[in-house]
Amino acid sequence: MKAIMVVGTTSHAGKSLLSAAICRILARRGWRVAPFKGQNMALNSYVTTSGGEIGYAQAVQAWAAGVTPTVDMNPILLKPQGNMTSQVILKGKAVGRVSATDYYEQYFEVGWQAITESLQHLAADFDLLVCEGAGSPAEINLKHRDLTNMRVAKHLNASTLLVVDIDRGGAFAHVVGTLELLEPEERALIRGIVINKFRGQRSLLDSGIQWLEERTGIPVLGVIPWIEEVFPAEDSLDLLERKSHKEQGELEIAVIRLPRISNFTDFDPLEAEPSVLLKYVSPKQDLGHPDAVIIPGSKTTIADLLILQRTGMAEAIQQYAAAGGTVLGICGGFQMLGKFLADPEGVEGEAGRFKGLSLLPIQTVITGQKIARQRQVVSNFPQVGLPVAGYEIHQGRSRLVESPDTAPNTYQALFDDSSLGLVDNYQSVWGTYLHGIFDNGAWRRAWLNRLRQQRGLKSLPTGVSNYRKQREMVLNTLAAIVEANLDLTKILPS
Ligand SMILES: NC(=O)CC[C@H](N)C(=O)O
Repeated sequence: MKAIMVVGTTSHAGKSLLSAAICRILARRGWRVAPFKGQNMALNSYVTTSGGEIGYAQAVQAWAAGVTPTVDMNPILLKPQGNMTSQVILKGKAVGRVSATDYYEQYFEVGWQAITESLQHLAADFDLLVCEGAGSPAEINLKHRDLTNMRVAKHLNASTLLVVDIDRGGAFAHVVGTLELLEPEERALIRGIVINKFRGQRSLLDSGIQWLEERTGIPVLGVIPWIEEVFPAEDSLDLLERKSHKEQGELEIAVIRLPRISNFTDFDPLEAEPSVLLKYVSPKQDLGHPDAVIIPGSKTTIADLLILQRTGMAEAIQQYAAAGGTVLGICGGFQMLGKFLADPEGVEGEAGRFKGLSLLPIQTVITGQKIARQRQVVSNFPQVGLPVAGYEIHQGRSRLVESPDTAPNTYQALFDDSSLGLVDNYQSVWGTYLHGIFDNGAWRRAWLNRLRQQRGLKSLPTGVSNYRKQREMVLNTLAAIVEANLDLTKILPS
């Protein structure tokens, strides 16, 4: 099958965004194109219509290609769980937890089989694949176990682009060094170099480009200017570097930056709200006085909860809630808001039963069985009757704790399916299992308007579309910038 491959000289060279842009450009030109990443490591994931879990970046790339995300687009997803272990998601299903050292032994063969099978499936439905590599293709110590980069490129005989991030410096050395370390047959697949994240004066780069082309014999097919972060960082490391572009907003919303924060793509629609200043607050930082506090999802809920307790952040959140502050939890965060959390089999880490923040009357048991599915529900809060779509990804099962304070008048189900979330009767503390909840435009605005009311601010219009539409605009802008600065003709298969 015809394929283009995008590899980077380093992580964060911009492979995901470039692949998304290429998907959109080629889809517009009439190609039946799909994204592919053999193996991804990320805590931001998405659930396909068939209930399979894949990296969120591949879902975004599929949307860019104008197609529905499927598990074949990312057959292996590794979700880091701490202590050098990861949960392995194979063809959309969680199949176990493995240490970095055992991964090769246990999963290399199965992994490659899954990759080749997925490629076969994709070949039946698409004309062209835009494949993304992972990290660098030249990690000498890891190459023999690399399932994602040049092994896939060779398998597909893919025209390969080598992307380098010039913003961090050392771009020439990165390109020359990477090419030097590839095997001759791998190097032969590299058909173009892309200089990414360029913010200097273009004329000053020309002599460097000329040198690079002469030295490597490979053309520089594009210089992509610095694009303000339009999409979520792939992993939580990026969050450390992430700065808000806004100085202030009418509403300030604090997201607790848990060490194993997962699915923080949930908050992109809030970040895209012009009137909202979204801040990621580490457990060691001061909570401040935001209009709402969000505890996000976590891959290791209990371990992250214990960190909130150890740092004093748990108490700060409890005090904030006691003073009437709005607190909400999504998935792992929802579980933390409950009275107890137990992981009897040590699925996520140390086995045991622990006290939660006791802000909602639930208790959670983490089980070996993962629920991953898309959902369509109808809201009871903050407004009755709004359709809400989202997806669940969790191993915990939560239920109400029987006690006097769980009398029906002290809480309310958030949606028509009561297992998906609760809100307390002051309507200030709520939690849900639904990821992607803020994508729902009308629902999001209804909730923001509650916060605005509390601050005496005028309501925002609620007749807004789903965040998907906004994402489409972002993808179009991205594709337009890349198209204007990248010559694809040299790598497009005929
Ligand atoms: N996505 C999440 O936040 C998952 C929460 C928790 N780790 C669970 O599996 O139940």
